[in-house]
Amino acid sequence: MIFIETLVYVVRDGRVLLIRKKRGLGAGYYNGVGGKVEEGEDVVSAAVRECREEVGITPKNLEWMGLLEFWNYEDGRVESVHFVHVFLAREFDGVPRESDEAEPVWFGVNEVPYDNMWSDDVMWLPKVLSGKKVYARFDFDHWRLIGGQVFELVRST
Ligand SMILES: CNc1ncnc2c1ncn2[C@@H]1O[C@H](COP(=O)(O)OP(=O)(O)OP(=O)(O)O)[C@@H](O)[C@H]1O
Repeated sequence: MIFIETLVYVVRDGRVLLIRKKRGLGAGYYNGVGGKVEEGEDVVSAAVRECREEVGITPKNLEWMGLLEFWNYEDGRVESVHFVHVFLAREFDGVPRESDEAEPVWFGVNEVPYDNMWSDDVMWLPKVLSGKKVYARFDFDHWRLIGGQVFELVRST
């Protein structure tokens, strides 16, 4: 199965808004706000919708920061491939609130709790939070990280 997904990192006053995911894959981990792009939806609309659903805010001026690929293998076969578009939002409307999916928590941009996040995050999120655009591919075996590569995107001219 192939999924197109979004991750949004809301940044304000030197802090980044993460969620502690309450259910589903990655429950208990901190992550950006996001989820799957739905049928008939564009990627930016999906990113905005997930922010509204999960933490009740509307991000403004989303800045595209890159693309991640997560390839999950089970018993030597590709179980799922996730293409994740990553965004930064420096402005938003509303006040973050808890939902049945997620608890919003602010962290200093230098105090991100990587030990309680997906193990790929420490390899690319510091770059994104410092304003760099990235492309990365990670391989997982039963959702355990087994390899990956991270590239910074640069202007070609
Ligand atoms: C493997 N390493 C990973 N590192 C960083 N982030 C990861 C991730 N793996 C998945 N993510 C992100 O976690 C979000 C929730 O995804 P997920 O709960 O499956 O989606 P969604 O909210 O649509 O859930 P429903 O299927 O509707 O319940 C989604 O943005 C997805 O990109």
